[in-house]
Amino acid sequence: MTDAHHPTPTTASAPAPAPGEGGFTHALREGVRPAWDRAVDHRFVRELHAGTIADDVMAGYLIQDHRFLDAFLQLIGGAIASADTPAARLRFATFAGEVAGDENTYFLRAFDALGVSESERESTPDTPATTGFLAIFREAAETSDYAAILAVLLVTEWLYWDWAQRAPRPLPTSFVHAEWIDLHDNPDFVEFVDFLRSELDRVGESSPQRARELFERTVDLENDFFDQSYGEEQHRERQHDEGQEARR
Ligand SMILES: Cc1ncc(C[n+]2csc(CCO)c2C)c(N)n1
Repeated sequence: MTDAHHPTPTTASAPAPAPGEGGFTHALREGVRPAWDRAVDHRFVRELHAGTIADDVMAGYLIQDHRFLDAFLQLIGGAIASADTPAARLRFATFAGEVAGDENTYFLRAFDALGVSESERESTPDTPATTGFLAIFREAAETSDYAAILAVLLVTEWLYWDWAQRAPRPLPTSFVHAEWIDLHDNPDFVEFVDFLRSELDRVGESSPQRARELFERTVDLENDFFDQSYGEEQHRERQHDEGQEARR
């Protein structure tokens, strides 16, 4: 019998099963469950969802996050170069265009609304988490190992989707908060997370050790990144105080 619901099985072109329980990516996430849950329920996420996050915290977070986009593009470049099918390569190329487009205008509009000047952005040092992300993106890209690159990419997308889809509706009134949630929980984004999961479910067993190790380190970095946004708040407040001192 051959119909849409029961296609003839072939070994050459069997469609990948929908991502779900039992696959490689499911096991990866279960392996880091406590760290994953801590990230998606972080104080930063709860305050963002409630629309109560301090402007200084949001500003410090976005200054760091904007910086990591360049290295992120290198990682996508690594995926474009190492993908083992033309269809996957095309999907990553489209994604690279999206990252270089919409999100960049969000950052600039948000900096404007939060009163973050270009000189403040330039004079703010990288937090250790930002340095860690830049390094792991490069490290993964340089392996030219498709599974390793997918493991890092998947955390940055899947974990962000997971906290964003938990946001209560209606979204907060400030576009700075609402758009940041919506960017990570819209149909295109969900489709991309599913794509990454099916790809890694398909190729993950080829180098499970390296993929698992990179996945774990990236989840830890996501937690550090949220944690250190609150460190940045203190840093910015200090700078403001020093500015006031100087004017007295
Ligand atoms: C620390 C940190 N981790 C993950 C993301 C999510 N993310 C990074 S680049 C990108 C592509 C544009 O959609 C997305 C979704 C983030 N922004 N910041």
